[in-house]
Amino acid sequence: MSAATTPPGAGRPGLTPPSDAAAPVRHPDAPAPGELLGAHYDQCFGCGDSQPHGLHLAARAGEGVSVTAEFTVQPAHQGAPGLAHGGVLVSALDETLGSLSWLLRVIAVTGRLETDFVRPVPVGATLHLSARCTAVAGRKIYSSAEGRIGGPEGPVAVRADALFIEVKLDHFTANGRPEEIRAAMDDPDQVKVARAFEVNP
Ligand SMILES: CCCCCCCC/C=C\CCCCCCCC(=O)SCCNC(=O)CCNC(=O)[C@H](O)C(C)(C)COP(=O)(O)OP(=O)(O)OC[C@H]1O[C@@H](n2cnc3c(N)ncnc32)[C@H](O)[C@@H]1OP(=O)(O)O
Repeated sequence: MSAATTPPGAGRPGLTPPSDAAAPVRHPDAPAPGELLGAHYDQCFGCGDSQPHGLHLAARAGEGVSVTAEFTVQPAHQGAPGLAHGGVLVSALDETLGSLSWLLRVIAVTGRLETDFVRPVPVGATLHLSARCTAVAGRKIYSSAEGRIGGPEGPVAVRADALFIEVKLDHFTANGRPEEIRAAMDDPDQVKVARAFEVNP
């Protein structure tokens, strides 16, 4: 079977949903389609507004459990002359996939992320990303994403399949460096974001 006809995650260890997986359910309080999601943490490398070295990726809610996002490759993101570094492109995919959490209203972290690099992405290009959740099995959240260049309907440059794992807030409070955790807990806007994800007991 060619890559073009392979279903998302098929044949990739850990990325194929089990047979008893359920279809993802959009949370009733999820942001409306078209709504900007904003940053989950202002220092986040992927989406943080206060992170000078970051991607400043802006994601919007889509229909169902899907999102779209845009990221413009800057000179600081180069791997080869005039071309984006592959790891930066993976970060953009990871961030876009992670933002599906806003629609499910669960906190989840990346367990596995497998990427195909299909076309080189030049500096200055805008990567038009889209991601959708394909299945949920207990704490395991399966999703796929792609990034196109030259416009939202342009050729695919990168694509990925992922497994995210649902975690509780203590994943961060128990593992993060204490000074950043303290600062986050003292920031009412950050506490509000954390609460927004905490609806599922
Ligand atoms: C006021 C306080 C402020 C807090 C602010 C919070 C707000 C934040 C809001 C939103 C944040 C979102 C941030 C998104 C950022 C973008 C996404 C990232 O880049 S996240 C960073 C990269 N990822 C990691 O650092 C994970 C590191 N890994 C771990 O911590 C663990 O390994 C973890 C949690 C992923 C799993 O550990 P376990 O002990 O909880 O669970 P086990 O039992 O190992 O796995 C559960 C199931 O998943 C499968 N699984 C786990 N990892 C797998 C893998 N790599 N491949 C395949 N299967 C895997 C296992 O086989 C198991 O499956 P079976 O239930 O037995 O069927």
